[in-house]
Amino acid sequence: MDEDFIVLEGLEKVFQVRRRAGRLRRERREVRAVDGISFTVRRGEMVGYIGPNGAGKSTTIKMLTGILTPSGGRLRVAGVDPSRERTRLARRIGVVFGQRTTLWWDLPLRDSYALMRRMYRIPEARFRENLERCVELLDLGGLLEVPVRQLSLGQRMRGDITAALLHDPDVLYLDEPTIGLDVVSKATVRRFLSGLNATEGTTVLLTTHDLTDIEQLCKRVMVIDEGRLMYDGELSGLHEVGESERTLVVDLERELPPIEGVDGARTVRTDGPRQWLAFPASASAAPIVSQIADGWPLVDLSVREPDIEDVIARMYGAS
Ligand SMILES: Nc1ncnc2c1ncn2[C@@H]1O[C@H](COP(=O)(O)OP(=O)(O)OP(=O)(O)O)[C@@H](O)[C@H]1O
Repeated sequence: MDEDFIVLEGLEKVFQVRRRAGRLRRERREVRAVDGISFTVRRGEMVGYIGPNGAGKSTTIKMLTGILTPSGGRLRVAGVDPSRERTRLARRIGVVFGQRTTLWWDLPLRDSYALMRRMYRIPEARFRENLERCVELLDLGGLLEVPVRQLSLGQRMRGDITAALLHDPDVLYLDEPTIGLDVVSKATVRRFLSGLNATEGTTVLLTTHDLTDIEQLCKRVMVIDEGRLMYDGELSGLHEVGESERTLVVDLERELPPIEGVDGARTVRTDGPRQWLAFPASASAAPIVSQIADGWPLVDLSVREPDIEDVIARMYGAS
C-alpha cells in the first residue's frame, strides 16, 4: 500500500502571455504557474493541495491528468507520463471540478452514466455495482431521471462525483468539491470521500478553500504559493507555523459584557448576545467551551476555521 503513486520532481509550467503595451506594441511575458515542485504521494493517501488564488493548483492538476504538458521536470502517475499516455491514464484517474460539470446538461443523470459506461468500456456488472453504491451513499436515489440542468448545485456535485468513480479509478482529483454547497451536502460529500478512501483505498488529491474539508479528510496537506511548495506536513503543523487562530462564536442568553478570564482564548468582538473568541488553531476547543458553559448563560456555539489565505499570510509573517 505504500508505493509511490504520484511522483513530481522539479515540475514546471511556464505560460507565455502576450500583453498589449501601447496601441500597437505587444509585450511577451512569462508566467511561471508551477515553478519547480517536487513531492510524492503514496497509494491510498488522501492529501490536501491548497494555496491562494492563482497559486498554481489547477495547473498542477491539469498536468497530473495530462491535459497540460509540463515545461520542465519529471512527472509520473502510476508509473505513466500523463501527457504522453493520457488515454491509458484516463482509465485509472477520476476528476471532479467543483466549478464545472462533466455531465451532459440536457440528459438525466442515468443517461450520462450510460454514455460514460460505453466511453470507458466498463463491464456491465461492475458499472451497476459502482452506480448502486454511489447512489446509496450519495443519496441520489430520486434523482437519476432528472436532467442535470434541473439539479441543485449539491445534487449536481454528488452526480459528478459518481461520474468520476464509475470506472473504478485508482486516483481521484477533486478541485473544490464542496464550493457553494449547503451544510448537509458538504457533510454527505465529506463522509462519502473518507469512506471511499478507507474502503476502496482510492488515492485522493483534494484542492479546496475550505479548511474544514482538509481537517476532516486529510492527514497531510501541501501548501503552494506562486508555483512553489511552501509546506508539506500535517494540518496542525501548518497552524503552528502560522500561529493561526480559530474563532469560537458564542450565543449567550442576553447581551453581557465581553467574556473575560477564559484560559487560552480572548474575546475579539461582541454584537448583542453574540460574542467571538479567538484561540490558537492547534489547541482544542473543549476546555474553552467548558469554561464558558460553566460561567456564562450559553445558548449555542460554533467553531470557525481560519481561511486558507489567512493561514498562509500568517505563515509568511512567521518565516
Ligand atoms: N492557460 C493559461 N495561460 C496563461 N496563464 C495561465 C493559464 N492558466 C493559468 N495561468 C496563470 O497561472 C497562474 C496559476 O493559475 P492556476 O489556475 O493554476 O491557479 P490556482 O491555484 O488553481 O488558482 P484558483 O484558486 O484561483 O483556481 C495564474 O497566474 C494564472 O493566471
